[in-house]
Amino acid sequence: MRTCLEVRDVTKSFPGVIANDHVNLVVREGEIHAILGENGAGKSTLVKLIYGLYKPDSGSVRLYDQELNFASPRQAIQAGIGMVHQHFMLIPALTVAENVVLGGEPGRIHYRRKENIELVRQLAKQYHMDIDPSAKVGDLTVGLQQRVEILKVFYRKAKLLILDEPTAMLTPQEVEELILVMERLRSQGIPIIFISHKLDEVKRISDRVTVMRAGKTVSTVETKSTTPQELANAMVGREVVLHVSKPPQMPGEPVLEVEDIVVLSDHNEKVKGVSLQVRRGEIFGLAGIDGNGQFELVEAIAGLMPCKSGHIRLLGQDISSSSVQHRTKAGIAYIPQDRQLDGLVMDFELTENFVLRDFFKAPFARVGQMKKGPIEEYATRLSEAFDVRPRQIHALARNLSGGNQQKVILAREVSRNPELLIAAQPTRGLDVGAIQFIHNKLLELRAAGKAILLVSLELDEIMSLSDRIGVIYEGRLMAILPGGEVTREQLGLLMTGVKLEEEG
Ligand SMILES: Nc1ncnc2c1ncn2[C@@H]1O[C@H](COP(=O)(O)OP(=O)(O)OP(=O)(O)O)[C@@H](O)[C@H]1O
Repeated sequence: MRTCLEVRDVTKSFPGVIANDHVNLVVREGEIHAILGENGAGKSTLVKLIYGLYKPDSGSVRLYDQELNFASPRQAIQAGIGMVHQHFMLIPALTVAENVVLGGEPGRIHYRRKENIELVRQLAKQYHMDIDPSAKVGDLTVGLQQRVEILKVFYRKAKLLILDEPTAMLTPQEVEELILVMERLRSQGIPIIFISHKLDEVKRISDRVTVMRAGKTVSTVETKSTTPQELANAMVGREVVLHVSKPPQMPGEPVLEVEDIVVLSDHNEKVKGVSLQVRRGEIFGLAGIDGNGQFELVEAIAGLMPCKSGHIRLLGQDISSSSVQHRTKAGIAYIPQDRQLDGLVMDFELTENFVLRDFFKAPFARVGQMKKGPIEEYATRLSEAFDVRPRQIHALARNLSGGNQQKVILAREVSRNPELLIAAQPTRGLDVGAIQFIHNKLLELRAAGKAILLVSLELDEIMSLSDRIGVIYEGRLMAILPGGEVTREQLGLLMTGVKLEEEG
């Protein structure tokens, strides 16, 4: 097979960090080439270099016979490189067709609406993607928005597609649809670079895998000749345990009691009368397909959304209408699902992000003034304990890799020794080693008699950690089941609104 892309000996440094250290990568025509690596290993930096978002300090990048030396993504696009970022770059108020042609229209004065709709319809047909060109992007699911991003790339005649963690935000059904799209692109000879932390996905769809560790490319192998366990070990550089072992434990008194709560969002009832309890020493997992009210429910418990009716009690105290600050003091810690929007102040240093909830009190402040020494000491301790890389407590949160940003939030919330930890998607975007670490932290809290409400779109995570599992569908709890006994199929049915007894 012909070589499409060749990255040779590329190095890229940021202050205090060598993000890519003499990196080599060869991508062949018509292959799906996965890039695996721990959080902060340099994967995003590498694809950003290929896409012209960064300039390498040294080394070369070739696309077919052309030496690339981009000053901007515009040049990369013109050369035939397309990239779909983790966070989409679409304009919600515009239609699919308008978004696809945006920035790539020939220099006409008038936008040709009908012509463009037809053009995008043909393009979607050519790549076997089912999408309505005249739909408004803001009304589409995440999976369909991603399809618009991919179409946009092919409207610009890409010869190589880069997908940076494309499945992180998708539901299992949407992942299946994306895999179909990727397989069809491959059959048309289009090479795809695919970054993922999910070893089973990498194993299933990629042809070859390149593993990165600490800024270096350590190996490239044929996917079929390796196992997920071998890949995990290569990434981390040590043996990784892929399964959680959860010791048996008797739960104690209820810490959180939710009674018949109704939550409105945009005048619609998103949570329609949910009741549940989370007890001491228990992990309660909330399973559901994204958009079924699980995140509104946890925001209501954390105090970020008001309840229209119902009660929330923490250790017997009614907190239904308490402020976030009061709930925090009462012992609630919260890991929000969107780390950049709700979890961190991106332009603050790590020191500030670590004390975001406690900066006004001792030992971090005295007589209204923040104390640098204790804050730095605390930040250093947390960075080490949670293996935040690089160990630069004065780095801005925005300059950390996605997984390391997530570790900062986890460190802050878990270290507050809460009575109740609400963990919404706590391991999204984390590498296998970090997931193992976080799962152990949740189990430590459980062993210490804390209550944990875990919300995750990953069924494996819910099933391996939870003592009890609640399934939410269209804002209602379908069932609460014992964690060890329920099967994936049963959960799948409940998540789509099918009651189990109707099945039997
Ligand atoms: N703009 C930047 N300024 C400073 N440091 C940066 C910048 N971008 C990345 N880095 C650093 O470079 C290293 C590699 O980051 P990169 O985002 O490439 O990792 P990654 O493998 O994609 O990680 P993840 O899986 O967590 O997304 C990290 O140490 C990160 O903190």
